[in-house]
Amino acid sequence: MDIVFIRGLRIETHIGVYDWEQRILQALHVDIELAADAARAASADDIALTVDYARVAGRLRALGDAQSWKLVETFAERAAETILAEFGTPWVRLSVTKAVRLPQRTEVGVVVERGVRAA
Ligand SMILES: Nc1nc2c(c(=O)[nH]1)N=C([C@H](O)[C@@H](O)CO)CN2
Repeated sequence: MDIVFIRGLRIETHIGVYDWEQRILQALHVDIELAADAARAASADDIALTVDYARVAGRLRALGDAQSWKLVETFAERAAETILAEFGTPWVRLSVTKAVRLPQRTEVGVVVERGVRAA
């Protein structure tokens, strides 16, 4: 199985469990790995035969614009569902990182893996 990846995608969205967080935009950093057939795409040198990472990035930015979330888990779950449903890949792993004060600046987040990963 080959992997197409995106690392450090910045997505601004309304996210957080507190009321004040729902009134501001916060940045999430998203890392994505998804299954794709790199050999098939490479043999024809054709983007139509793989997953276009620019389209994935645009779709996740649109998801961030479209609604607000309380939990990073919820954003990660919806993002994984969207990738599986819309990009023809059987497997995705997503890491969503948010910077918070605990009380020092700290990175927190979640990793979800969805779908079936081929051997
Ligand atoms: N497992 C989680 N824990 C917490 C979340 C979250 O999304 N998932 N969110 C918060 C607050 O929004 C926090 O980030 C504000 O600083 C607390 N715990």
